Amino acid sequence: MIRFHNVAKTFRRARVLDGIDLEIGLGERVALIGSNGAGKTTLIRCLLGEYTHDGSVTIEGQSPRSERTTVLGKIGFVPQLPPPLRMPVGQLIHFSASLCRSDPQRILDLAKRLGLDVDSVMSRQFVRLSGGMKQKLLIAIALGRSARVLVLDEPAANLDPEARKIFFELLAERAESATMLISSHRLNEVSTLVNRVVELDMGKVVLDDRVADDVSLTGKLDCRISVKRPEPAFAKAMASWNFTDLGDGLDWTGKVAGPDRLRFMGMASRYVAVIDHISLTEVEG
Ligand SMILES: Nc1ncnc2c1ncn2[C@@H]1O[C@H](COP(=O)(O)OP(=O)(O)OP(=O)(O)O)[C@@H](O)[C@H]1O
Repeated sequence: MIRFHNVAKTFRRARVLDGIDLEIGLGERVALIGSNGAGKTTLIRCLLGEYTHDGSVTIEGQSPRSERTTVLGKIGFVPQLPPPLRMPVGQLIHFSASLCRSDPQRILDLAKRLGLDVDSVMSRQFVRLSGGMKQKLLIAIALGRSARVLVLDEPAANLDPEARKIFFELLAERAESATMLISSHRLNEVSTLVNRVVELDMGKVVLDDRVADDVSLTGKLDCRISVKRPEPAFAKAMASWNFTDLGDGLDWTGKVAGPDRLRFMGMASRYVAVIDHISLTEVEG
């Protein structure tokens, strides 16, 4: 499906990618991880045909540089940094839909599912949206087409927990039909979404592991959490995860999306000194 063969990229004299060999098959969901500057975005840009490089990159045997239009027609892409587009949102949706011959309504529906009130921002310039709003719209545009490959560069970084939950559901709906490459600095952000982990370090693949694929992308966990004393910062964190206060800020309940469990535990670990009890029970999925 996707093949990188001995790919190397040099900017001025800096070797940013160094002999990358990777084959990614249909239905694989790959986490591309690595610290800042490891080469993740550069590898993605090579896959999108944006950079010249040594070695070869192909998608279903076609080169993204020499057969750009055909290859890009197969890819849904969410960039790490939103482009500074002045185009109004409505126009952007119609333009994107016409480029990939999809239905603008599909993009609108996805944006709404992600919690973006599209109707109220249709005439606003894209560049004037908040970071989270831009991310939701870019995800809706990437998923609002029948792409066989989804390339997501830090896609959930700006999303609130509710939108992340929906985003995981949307990915789950595509898990059977699309090959995914999801880049992130932190494995725990994406580990539950993927069935393979590739780590880059200084432009080389330093780890390539298949991982267990038994976390449901649509599953939810019922969570109860009790604290020894009310703590405003903890209450604020709970509210941001849409948890309900069952009494005086001491007992909280809410739902956590299955793939978000590590992120939730990471948040909870900040309050370990005040937490008395925590339970997470799988309820559906
Ligand atoms: N257009 C460019 N010109 C010169 N150097 C570049 C360019 N793009 C990337 N680099 C350099 O290439 C290296 C890899 O960058 P890249 O953006 O691929 O890393 P990354 O793994 O995506 O990092 P991050 O997690 O911070 O996004 C960095 O040292 C960066 O400074």
